[in-house]
Amino acid sequence: MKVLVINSGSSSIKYQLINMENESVLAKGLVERIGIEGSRLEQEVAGEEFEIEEEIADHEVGMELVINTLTDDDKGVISDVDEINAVGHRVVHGGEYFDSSVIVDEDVKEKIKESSNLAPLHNPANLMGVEVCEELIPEAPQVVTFDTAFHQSIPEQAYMYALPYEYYEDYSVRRYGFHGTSHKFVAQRTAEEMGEDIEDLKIITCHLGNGASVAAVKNGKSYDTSMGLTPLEGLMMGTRCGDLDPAAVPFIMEKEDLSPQEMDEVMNNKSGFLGVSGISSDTRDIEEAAEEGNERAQLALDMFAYRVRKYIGSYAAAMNGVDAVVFTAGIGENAIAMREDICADLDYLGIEIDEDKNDVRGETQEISSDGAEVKVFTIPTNEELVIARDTKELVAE
Ligand SMILES: Nc1ncnc2c1ncn2[C@@H]1O[C@H](COP(=O)(O)OP(=O)(O)O)[C@@H](O)[C@H]1O
Ligand SMILES: CC(=O)OP(=O)(O)O
Ligand SMILES: [Mg+2]
Repeated sequence: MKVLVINSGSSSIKYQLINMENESVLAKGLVERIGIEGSRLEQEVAGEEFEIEEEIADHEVGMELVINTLTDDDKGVISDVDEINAVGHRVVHGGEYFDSSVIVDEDVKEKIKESSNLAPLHNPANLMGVEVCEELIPEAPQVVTFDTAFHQSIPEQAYMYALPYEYYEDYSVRRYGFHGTSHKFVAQRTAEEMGEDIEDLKIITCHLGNGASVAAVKNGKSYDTSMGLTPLEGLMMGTRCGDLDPAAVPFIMEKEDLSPQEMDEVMNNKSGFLGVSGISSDTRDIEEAAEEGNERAQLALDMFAYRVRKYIGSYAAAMNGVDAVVFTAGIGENAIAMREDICADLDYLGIEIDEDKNDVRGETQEISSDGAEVKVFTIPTNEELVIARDTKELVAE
């Protein structure tokens, strides 16, 4: 059975074609910098890599390019889309509807659409991925896996906002949390690396990508997480502002004469690294500019590290301790200096990283200093594998 997995982030599409008999990856690729200058597709088949540089304006163009590349006579890995037996998709917001993966039907699509205003950078792209596959791979059943599912275990005291209670009852306004598939996967991998039972551990998982969130995973369950009703709360991100005084929102709307939609656009698309630096949403561009002496780029990096550090401290407090901290996703796996900055001044918690061990990108590695009380790891996330397993299971039923 061959499963195609589509993982659309806000600026990327990651995909894998997996042979589920032995979970071997037949092809693996990444469309990155969607809508940003320098967009490209990178694909690896049997250890051989190639790149297509093209203007990829949006996720629809990206999805079509993925399917054309997989079936390409030269570069592809299958001769026809019929060889794909099922497709699994990441969907970011499941609202209160879904606490596990499901097979796609009209009702599921309708509910994904309904939750779109709560994940405006993601759900529309996720749904479009489903629709492109319906058209181009019509025979394959499709499954969706939700970012929100793992966080359903968060206790009430952590998921409620201190607003009038009716807003929860009437509109389901509460913390949902995102990147759940990734937080769950890396927490499990951390326990394996430590040779411990996850039930006995307090783990802080830092998923730092274009979208970024931190989770407190206590005894194998999500206990709290930094994203909220939408993927806007919490850390500063590529183009998202993260935490701010809610009173700043109506204040700015009044000053700038902005509608709710326009303000939403400012906070989701024009803030974060991009807004503070005025340069780019991509940490690589910001690091380069900071090295050349750009002060706002340096400020953006400092703000990001500081905020991650504050969340680590607060989740250690929330769980009454921490056994391990793990870094994952684009920034977490690759930005060496950023991991060092985040972990600076956390020694009071027993968190100290080793400069030599930390000199690593995209690999599973323990990076804490010898003898440090808290183990720190970098672990590449693999949302695709989790989605493929769920897809196989549901399609087989
Ligand atoms: N080598 C690198 N060094 C620093 N940052 C990197 C590196 N590679 C990727 N990144 C950062 O990771 C981000 C993408 O992370 P990713 O987890 O793929 O995000 P998403 O899934 O939200 O699209 C990029 O925007 C960039 O900021
Ligand atoms: C939920 C979210 O922010 O996802 P991503 O990091 O893929 O943008
Ligand atoms: Mg992602």
